[in-house]
Amino acid sequence: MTIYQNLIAGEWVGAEASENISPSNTGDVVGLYATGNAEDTKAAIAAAKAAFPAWARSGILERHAILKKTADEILARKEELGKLLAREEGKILPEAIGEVTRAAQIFDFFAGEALRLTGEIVPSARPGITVDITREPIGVVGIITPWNFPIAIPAWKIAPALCYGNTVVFKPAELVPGCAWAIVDILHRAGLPKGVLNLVMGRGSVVGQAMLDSKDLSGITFTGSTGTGKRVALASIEHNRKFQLEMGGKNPMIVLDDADLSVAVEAAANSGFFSTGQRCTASSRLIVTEGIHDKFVAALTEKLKTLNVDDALKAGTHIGPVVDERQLKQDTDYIEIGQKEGAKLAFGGELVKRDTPGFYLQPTLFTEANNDMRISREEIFGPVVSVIRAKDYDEALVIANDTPFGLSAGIATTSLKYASHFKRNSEAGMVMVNLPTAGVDFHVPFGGRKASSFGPREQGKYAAEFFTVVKTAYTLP
Ligand SMILES: NC(=O)C1=CN([C@@H]2O[C@H](COP(=O)(O)OP(=O)(O)OC[C@H]3O[C@@H](n4cnc5c(N)ncnc54)[C@H](OP(=O)(O)O)[C@@H]3O)[C@@H](O)[C@H]2O)C=CC1
Ligand SMILES: O=C(O)CCC(=O)C(=O)O
Repeated sequence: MTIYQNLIAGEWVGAEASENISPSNTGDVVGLYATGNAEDTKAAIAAAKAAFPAWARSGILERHAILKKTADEILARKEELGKLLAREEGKILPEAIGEVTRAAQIFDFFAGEALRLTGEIVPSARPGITVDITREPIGVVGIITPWNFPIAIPAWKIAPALCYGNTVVFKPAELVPGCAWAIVDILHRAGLPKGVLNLVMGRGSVVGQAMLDSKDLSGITFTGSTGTGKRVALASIEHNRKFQLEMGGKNPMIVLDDADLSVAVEAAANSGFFSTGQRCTASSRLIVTEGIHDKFVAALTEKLKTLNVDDALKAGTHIGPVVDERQLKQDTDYIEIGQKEGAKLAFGGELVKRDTPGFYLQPTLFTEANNDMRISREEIFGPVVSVIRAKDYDEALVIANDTPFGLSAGIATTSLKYASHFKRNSEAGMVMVNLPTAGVDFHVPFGGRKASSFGPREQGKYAAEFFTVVKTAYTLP
């Protein structure tokens, strides 16, 4: 089998490799992908450092052209790349094609942003002097991404980094190197100068740690677990570098008595179970008021009966496999914890056998949960959801905000009064009314509060905040 190699200083390198295995079928080897080491990481950082001065000065038309060409190729190959994504991560094919399309839209958006770079000229407080305020790239940016959005998250970090003139060392999650390799290959062929974008696949504890330990990264943007996020933060403070973290969530969705039942059920099923619940924006806490509680639970349970858990590539599958054995164990451990804590297992909870050997788990619904249980406080990151009863909207709001996290929050209601109040009083970075808590647009800010996020928002024009630094220059002509 050919080895998909790392890209360092414009050369494809690396003889050590590991297998990329499909979670839908552990007998299906997606490919052999290079596993880099600390020396490779240092070489990649040195290459990015050497390439930085020229790329920082590069013209906006060059950046625009490369990003646009990348967007066009990703879009033209969305079926093929979607299949690769579904195969390596386990997201069902329509969701995977949707994610690839989103990646293309992100590159297209930042191709446009390259043409919209601006600054300000303002009068000084001292007559005769002018002040210009401009944004400059920060330098070499380290990008560390998780496995659950193998193409969209790399896209929303790489595209703005390059757009604003930074050079990049990119380390994707070890479980999903296929999509990462594909977009780096596309960007490389689109004409990026040597060293501007470097790919080092390999283990987090080796490649990722070497990035954290480097003195030559000016910034690290990270998405993943809270534990690794903290390591990124501590190492970045040590090295005096900028950092941006997107971490976990325990996103609430409130369902009020006045909700349209079918809207609430669709939103809850999508929020909790689509993408196998493996989204940091997934909702695993459904906070339901008394008057609709029993109807809602009955309707959601009926809905869950209709969802097929199977191979991600199979037509008719609604929920693909869990990403790997370790995550499956985390999910089943929490199912056991929920039962021991006294929540009622209302649906699912069992592993499922299919034609192919994969990590299949039933969508799992707990009822009679309370907000103090571990299943209500800790991120499970699987298709496991709890229903918590609330007396009324006021109590539901208190429960929704009573969490260490603050990424996304939803409400199902037909009341403008409650919807408006929730939008203002939710302690989450993103609020959804009558919509799933997950599934965001590509051109508006993304990010949370409390333990979910740190640093400036990602995506849209707000991305400039992390990937640039402001300069204020005074001139006496
Ligand atoms: N907010 C989100 O979107 C996500 C949240 N999670 C949460 O995290 C849990 C664990 O998932 P997991 O994949 O282990 O998350 P991690 O935080 O370990 O992985 C995220 C990224 O960090 C890398 N990494 C791991 N260790 C280090 C290190 N010491 N230094 C630098 N980089 C490192 C990983 O590499 P490698 O893949 O090689 O380990 C990966 O690229 C999930 O169950 C879920 O709760 C997970 C994914 C996304
Ligand atoms: O919900 C989405 O569309 C994005 C979710 C996400 O970025 C994540 O789970 O890491």
